[in-house]
Amino acid sequence: MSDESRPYRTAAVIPAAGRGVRLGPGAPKALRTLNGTPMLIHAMRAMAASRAVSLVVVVAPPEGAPEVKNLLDEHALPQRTDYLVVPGGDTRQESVRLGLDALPDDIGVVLVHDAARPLVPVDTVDAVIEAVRDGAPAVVPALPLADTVKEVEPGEKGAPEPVVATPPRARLRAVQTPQGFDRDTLVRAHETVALNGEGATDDAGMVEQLGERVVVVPGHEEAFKVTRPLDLVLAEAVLARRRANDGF
Ligand SMILES: Nc1ccn([C@@H]2O[C@H](COP(=O)(O)OP(=O)(O)OP(=O)(O)O)[C@@H](O)[C@H]2O)c(=O)n1
Ligand SMILES: C[C@](O)(CO)[C@H](O)COP(=O)(O)O
Repeated sequence: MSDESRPYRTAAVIPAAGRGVRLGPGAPKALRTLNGTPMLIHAMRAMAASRAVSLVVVVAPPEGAPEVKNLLDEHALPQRTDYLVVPGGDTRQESVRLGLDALPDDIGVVLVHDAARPLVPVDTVDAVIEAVRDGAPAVVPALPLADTVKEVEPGEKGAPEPVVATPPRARLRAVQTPQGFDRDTLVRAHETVALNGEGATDDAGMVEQLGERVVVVPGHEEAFKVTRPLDLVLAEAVLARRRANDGF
């Protein structure tokens, strides 16, 4: 982003079209509540808390876009933040691509943020945006690992799996969102991956496949992904601590 003539506005795309199978039966995960408020609203507020973010594109469950639009109309964001709702796809990757397709021309920096990471602090969001604005085409917040990691030869479910390797833990990072991108780079990555069929479990992984530079900035413990039922308990505890610290 060293070319001053390029568009500079920042948008956040929030893929929120997943079912939340690992969380168990119930509403789509993004619509489940934490302290009475849908997870998606927490995630939107986390993006809108950054003064740099002027647009949020929510990628809703395909059949639930009107319901999500109503929900967002009921929950105020800061006045400086616009939002759009678009229907999602069958995979996270497809949902993100549909969100990118909806961006107006004047967006130069794009964040991609899981609705399932509702509690990311604004300092993490701002650190990602700053690193993109400083010239990195792709930026990922991440944390060192607490556990040792083994690479295995996957076998039958429940059967012992042979260990293939133990990667050096000091070089590994657990990757979070929001991930930040120069818009053109991310669009090119999604187009290329759609053509060659090689998917990736995160957007930065697609940029890596282009051979472009991806950098890591410090993530945050509270940016964890709500994936399994225990994560809901942790998220409620984090919110309770924030309420206690805020004195209400
Ligand atoms: N077709 C999909 C699948 C996932 N997501 C979004 O991608 C994020 C990360 O995905 P994950 O946590 O795996 O959510 P789910 O796919 O809902 O979870 P599960 O795999 O347990 O069903 C979530 O915000 C989810 O809503 C999406 O927008 N479209
Ligand atoms: C994008 C992501 O949150 C980075 O850790 C993660 O890869 C999403 O994985 P999921 O299995 O789709 O939740």
